[in-house]
Amino acid sequence: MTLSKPDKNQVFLGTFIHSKSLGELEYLHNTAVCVDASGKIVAIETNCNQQKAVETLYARLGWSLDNVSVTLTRDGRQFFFPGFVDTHVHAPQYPNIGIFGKSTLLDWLNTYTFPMEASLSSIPKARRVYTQCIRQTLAHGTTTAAYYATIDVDATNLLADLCYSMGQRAFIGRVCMDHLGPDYYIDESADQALAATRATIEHIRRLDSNFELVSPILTPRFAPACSVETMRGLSELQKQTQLPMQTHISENMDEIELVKKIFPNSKSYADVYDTYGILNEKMILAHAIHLTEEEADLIAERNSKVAHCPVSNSALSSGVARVRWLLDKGIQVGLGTDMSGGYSPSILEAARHAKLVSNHLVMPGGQLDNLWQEERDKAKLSVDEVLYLATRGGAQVVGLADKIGAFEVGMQWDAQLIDLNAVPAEIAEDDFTTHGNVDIFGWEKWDERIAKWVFNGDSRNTKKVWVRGRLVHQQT
Ligand SMILES: Nc1nc2[nH]cnc2c(=O)[nH]1
Ligand SMILES: [Zn+2]
Repeated sequence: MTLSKPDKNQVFLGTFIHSKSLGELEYLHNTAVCVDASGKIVAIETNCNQQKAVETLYARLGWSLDNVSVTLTRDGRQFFFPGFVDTHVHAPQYPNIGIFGKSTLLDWLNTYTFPMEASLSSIPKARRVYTQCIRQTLAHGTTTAAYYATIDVDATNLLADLCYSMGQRAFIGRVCMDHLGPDYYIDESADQALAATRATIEHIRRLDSNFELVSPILTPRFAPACSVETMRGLSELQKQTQLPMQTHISENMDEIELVKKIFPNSKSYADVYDTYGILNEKMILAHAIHLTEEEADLIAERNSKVAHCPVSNSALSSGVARVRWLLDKGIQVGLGTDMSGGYSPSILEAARHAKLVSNHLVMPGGQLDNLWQEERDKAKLSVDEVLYLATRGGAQVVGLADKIGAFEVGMQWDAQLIDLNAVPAEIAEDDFTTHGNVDIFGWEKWDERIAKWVFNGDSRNTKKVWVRGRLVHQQT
């Protein structure tokens, strides 16, 4: 597939749906969104059609007809939606998705994960795996991903190169782990882990000097795998570079016990990160399932963010994160696939799962089943809310809330065109042509169409995907 360069101004016309706030999607019909050649949204006009766009908008923007490309939605079945943000994903684990048996975190890491990650020091293998991971996540509408790579610098740099050339907005983390790992997959020392991290930062600086599309992200794997010197060193490096950081927290009970054993003087798991200077507003914490009240308050105070990974949390039997509780504390939350703890490259799958596991919390036998009815209802997430987490919430988590996650003037055109299957009024018996699982009969209200998409949609519904105005995926 040849990808079109955003060398033209573009107009997108029709139906746009995005999050206005946590609990409310906004539906904009008969709307024009104008995107300049740099990929920035420069005008949004409601009550507009193609003719009106040409007559008024082009004149206002100083655009001429021959230098604008136009994309329209088809009535009732198509809409533009902001690109998804995957706030937590391990690219080298992509070949393992779906392979986890009955394992839980610590044995899963040793059995499946570390061997696969170590094997990606082979550059041809890394190229194959990373290319397919990026293709699949783009095809599922993920326009921004916060990636963990591996300890290998060359393969990590390759992931950055591929995201850049394939057009996915990405944060690339060279993984630091100098403690407790297997002999075949461990950093020799804190100094070596930090030097390797700096090498990747320099590589990405050469690739994309202002980190506009691809940015490094500091990546201590998790407390059990990092020496105190590594965490302190990354804290210093962050002060120098202002880069974001990502790690795991409180995912699994055995992991939490391990952290207690390694750091007997720390008050809690969150306190370990706080003590070594890495719990701050640039930190993305994945999972955050079994946090105590004090830990959640500390995370809120430090303004650290949470990547909620419900598919992974179910697959590895880790537990159910209390998203409403985190949000009520003012913590910003996004969604992560956490491949291959999670079995799916789809943030839509993560959104649907986020909704379902929030129900599990309050079912009989669930963690919060002793609450009053009103509070039980409140703990459940709505369709609008999980779509917020998938877009605007994710944008907040990766520090790009002013750039992506919605359709607003000044933001980037990071978007997907969604197409649902319109069932014809007259169905011929011998003619079963369909694309995807979402059948629209025509009588559904728009919020019902969206609910049907969330629960039955998949990549077949993702017709086109753009990042910074550039077409980075289209169905053939
Ligand atoms: N889900 C998950 N948790 C982790 N904790 C430390 N490393 C990992 C990982 O690769 N995946
Ligand atoms: Zn993870």
